[in-house]
Amino acid sequence: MPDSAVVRTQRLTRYFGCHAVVRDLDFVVPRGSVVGLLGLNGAGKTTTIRMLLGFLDPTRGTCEVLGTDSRHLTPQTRCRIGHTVEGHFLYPWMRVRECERFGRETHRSWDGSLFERSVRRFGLDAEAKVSWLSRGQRAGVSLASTLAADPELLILDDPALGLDPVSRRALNETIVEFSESGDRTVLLSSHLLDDVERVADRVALMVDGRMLVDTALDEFRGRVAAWVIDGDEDPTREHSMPGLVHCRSLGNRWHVTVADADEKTRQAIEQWNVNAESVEVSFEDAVLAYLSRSRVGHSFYTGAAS
Ligand SMILES: Nc1ncnc2c1ncn2[C@@H]1O[C@H](COP(=O)(O)OP(=O)(O)OP(=O)(O)O)[C@@H](O)[C@H]1O
Repeated sequence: MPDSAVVRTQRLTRYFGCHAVVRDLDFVVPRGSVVGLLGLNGAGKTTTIRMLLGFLDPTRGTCEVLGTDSRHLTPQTRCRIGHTVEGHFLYPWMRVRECERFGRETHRSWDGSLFERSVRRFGLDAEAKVSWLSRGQRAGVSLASTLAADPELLILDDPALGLDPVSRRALNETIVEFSESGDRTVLLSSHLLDDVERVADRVALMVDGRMLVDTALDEFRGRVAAWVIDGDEDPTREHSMPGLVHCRSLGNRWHVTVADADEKTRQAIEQWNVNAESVEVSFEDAVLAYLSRSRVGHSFYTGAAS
């Protein structure tokens, strides 16, 4: 594994019974990146993460984390990975400050100031008992404990689940601060596209167990293009357009969205001889374009990272 790859999967596949939920996944997480792992419910994100962490064996294919096959992660390698997959275990009778002391005494490498900063960001009282805390507040303590152990790789599976907007912002700030140094890596599974856009620099999009997109976030945004086109008739009935996601009527104008758009797409639209105005595509629009296109049965899996 080249030094720049913290996670690498090759043809990673997992069946449950006769149902393949992760299929031939070729996926790389470069060192220092923050990767947003996206996909509809049931796309296979958690199953992939469980295989990466060695909690679940692949049916076929391989996955390596920090240079080690995930099926044989040593305790030393595990210490370099922080995760909040099924909720970090917290003792309910401990006070928040006791969680910090417990972490300090049980981890070789521990950054108490990072713990305190994270806890403060989540607005938590250091004297509060874990059992008194709400789900969101417990998530804050859990994240603080995970980060203070100073992992090289942080894997977060839907960490914003149940968090209020203020705690979500705290989570985002914590991830950004954690990754700032450039040598720590984050794999973040989430349905919150705004949050992913704020913190991630790469996007990995899973559909039906496959990796549909695995690329830099800026590059991804540029892959989807949209135009507003004047006319009474749907322009895509007359002209074919590879990559067409949808063409929606806006009164006597049409909103045309195209995935995998490139210079040829732009030239093709110019040749339609219509009044076409290019419109901005947000990150959310780009994700939805790919998801809606895959939902209607087009086949455009791209495979490995670009
Ligand atoms: N232990 C299991 N036994 C059988 N099927 C399972 C098991 N674990 C997961 N699955 C199935 O695998 C598929 C993928 O599940 P997974 O949890 O990986 O999806 P996900 O992308 O994380 O979804 P979500 O966004 O809803 O969390 C689902 O259809 C799920 O029902």
